[in-house]
Amino acid sequence: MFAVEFAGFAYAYPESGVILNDINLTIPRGTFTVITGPSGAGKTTLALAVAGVIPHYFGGRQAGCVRVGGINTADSGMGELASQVGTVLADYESQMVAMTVAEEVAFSLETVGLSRREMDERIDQALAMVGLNGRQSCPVTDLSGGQKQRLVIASVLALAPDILVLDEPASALDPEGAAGIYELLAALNKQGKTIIAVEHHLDRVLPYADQIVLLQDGRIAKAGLAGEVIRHMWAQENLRPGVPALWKIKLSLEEKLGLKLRDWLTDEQAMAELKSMTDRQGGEEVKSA
Ligand SMILES: Nc1ncnc2c1ncn2[C@@H]1O[C@H](COP(=O)(O)OP(=O)(O)OP(=O)(O)O)[C@@H](O)[C@H]1O
Repeated sequence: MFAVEFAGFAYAYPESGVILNDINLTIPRGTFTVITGPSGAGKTTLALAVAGVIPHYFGGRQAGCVRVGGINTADSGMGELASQVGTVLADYESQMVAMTVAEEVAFSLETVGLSRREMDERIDQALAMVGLNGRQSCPVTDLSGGQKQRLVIASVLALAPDILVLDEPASALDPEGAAGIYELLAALNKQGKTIIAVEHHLDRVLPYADQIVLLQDGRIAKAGLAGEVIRHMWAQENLRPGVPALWKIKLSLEEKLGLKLRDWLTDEQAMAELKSMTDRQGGEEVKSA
């Protein structure tokens, strides 16, 4: 069974035209999927459809279906879905409601009906998973942006969902904080969680993404491995700005020098390949001298 399955899905908000159309997409369990695309393409709307917020909270009109953990989102309640999928909104601070770190996580557990001891255990576990253990009594206002984002993720993890959906989880963070959030998500993915992240900075997710889904004007323009999707973006003038910096260099070198380079996912891979090329060239020059 897939973690998430979109079949012929289309959606319009109550006061809008069709925002998503002809969405057919499968997200296998335990994978890391990135949803990308230009502003207004429908990324957030797609994430909200996985979370069940669409159609339950927004209403609107839909065709086709979205199944999450085998459950048709349109037929199930938000409570049932919450055990399958945890959602971190783009404006994650709006999800924070409590004074202290422990209270914040406790709040999301309130409807679960646990004893005080079980609750404390779950809080400690969730905080440990995001690297905030020992901060239980810390006021939420004392946390940095990155720590607040981790706390919201902990609150969601406390409900033990298999799937996490995050909308631009690093948008409010500095580069170091952004890298830290994606390292955390990659670690959770390694532990078996299915991760679905909306992200327009593809540089941040290249090392981790199993599948990139490119949305354009409410439709899936391309879905697949990073290399396939990025090459598709490179081929279209209006999508080129979204190509990660590393790949702009790689694809320019390939075009200008007629080279065929590997699909770089990290700076280190790029450095290693370029170094081995220059070493080889240096060796040939020495030989011919
Ligand atoms: N509540 C709403 N009611 C009506 N239209 C909406 C609503 N929310 C979003 N839209 C419209 O749906 C379209 C897709 O918006 P969405 O936020 O999903 O795109 P996005 O790709 O996430 O954009 P961005 O990168 O700018 O966040 C936009 O045209 C937007 O104006």
